[in-house]
Amino acid sequence: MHLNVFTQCSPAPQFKGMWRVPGDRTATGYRSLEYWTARARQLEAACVDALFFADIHGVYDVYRGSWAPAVRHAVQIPSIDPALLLPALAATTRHLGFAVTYSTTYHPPFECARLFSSLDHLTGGRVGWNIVTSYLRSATANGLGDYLDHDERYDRADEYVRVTRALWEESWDADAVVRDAGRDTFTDPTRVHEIDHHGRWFSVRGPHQCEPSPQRTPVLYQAGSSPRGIEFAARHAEVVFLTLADPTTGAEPVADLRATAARHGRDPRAVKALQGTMVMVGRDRAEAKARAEAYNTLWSSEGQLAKWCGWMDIDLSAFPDDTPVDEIRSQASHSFLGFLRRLTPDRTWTVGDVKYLVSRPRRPRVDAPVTLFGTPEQVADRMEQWLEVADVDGFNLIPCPPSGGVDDICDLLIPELQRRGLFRTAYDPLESTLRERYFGPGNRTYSDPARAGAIREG
Ligand SMILES: Cc1cc2nc3c(=O)[nH]c(=O)nc-3n(C[C@H](O)[C@H](O)[C@H](O)COP(=O)(O)O)c2cc1C
Repeated sequence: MHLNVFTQCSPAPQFKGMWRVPGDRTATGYRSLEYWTARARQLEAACVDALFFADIHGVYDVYRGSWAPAVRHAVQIPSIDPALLLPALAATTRHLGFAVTYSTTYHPPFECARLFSSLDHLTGGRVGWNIVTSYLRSATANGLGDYLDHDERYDRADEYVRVTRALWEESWDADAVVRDAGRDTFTDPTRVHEIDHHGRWFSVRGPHQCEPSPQRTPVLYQAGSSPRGIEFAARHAEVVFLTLADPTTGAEPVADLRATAARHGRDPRAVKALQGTMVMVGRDRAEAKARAEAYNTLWSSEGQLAKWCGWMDIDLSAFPDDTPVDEIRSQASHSFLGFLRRLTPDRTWTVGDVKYLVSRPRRPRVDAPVTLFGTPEQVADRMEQWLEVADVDGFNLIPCPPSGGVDDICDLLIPELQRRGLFRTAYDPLESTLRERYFGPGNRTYSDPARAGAIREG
């Protein structure tokens, strides 16, 4: 099974209020190199596949039409840029991979290509790009371009990925760099090519500014599971970050993702599905329950509301509680409403229901949606169920609380998975890049027979 640990360079990456857990180190550590290098070494000792960094642009200002609740409760603000950490984390580890979120909506593709080639060189081929189209309207207030509608953002992202892949894969021949002092030639210019891209969104001539890195194209991750998001993932992604409710209802979306990949001529198993899920583990039932209850007293309802309203671009405070949420048009993330629909397909979710669901603390239950909770044995049982019933390839574990939760994953959960033979006890020395960890030794570069030679044509 594949295991990533999810984080963000901010005080309380996912569960609002958790920065207040006594002794948790993320609240101040998120901006310290010492904290992140220790974290990376800890995850490598536990043989984790990769550390996954979420990242956003803009501020959550939808709830009550103000960013004050988000700022007060540290809703992904303050935050620093995760890409800058990678060289330091790579220098302190040898095997751990790193996935960095980078938005196709707010950066030019030429810069993206150069950044990820640089990171791939500096990490020795251990980098992945989590491709997101983003959702916060507020980012556009900072000179980052115009707000595009949901599907248009994906149209732009399709072209964006074609441009970056052309820069990574077509611009420099493998033997372009000759370093021939006798001929006074560092690079043979006949083996470097312009990509000459002219599309609806971008005009990029090239050539790419970096020589080929170990993986050329970083491992392509994707997050966003509306029908348009799945279409995008099935076309481009190698690893997909899903947030499914439970193994039984999760089986259909995973099968749908694989079937859509097959329709695009891809091997359905070449798309790895990772279930993103909160993890809270205790040594025994009493400890797990006591932890959950203690954390619940620190839960920030207002912070949760600020986050969800930003995700949905719907100000839940502005509608009567009996308004069906389906009737409110939104251009932000459709994944979260889709998640609610799958949770209870026959129910009409109202504004009041969503407010209640997102703002109340989570009940400690072994079978709660999007949650892995309990003793290491209970959590491992549930993970096995996910693998068998939903056919996921692994997990993007979201630790709760942010630092203590990582300790529990490494010290309690992973040893139990290893005892069951479900998770590696050492990295395979033949896998030198992140892509090889997913697709086996020798698979260093993006390989997609159905699309070979068709990067620019799309
Ligand atoms: C599980 C998940 C994680 C996401 N992580 C990020 C992120 O870190 N940064 C970001 O800007 N957008 C993130 N997104 C937003 C998506 O990239 C996408 O723009 C948004 O969800 C709208 O697409 P959808 O309707 O297909 O979900 C995430 C979405 C999902 C579902």
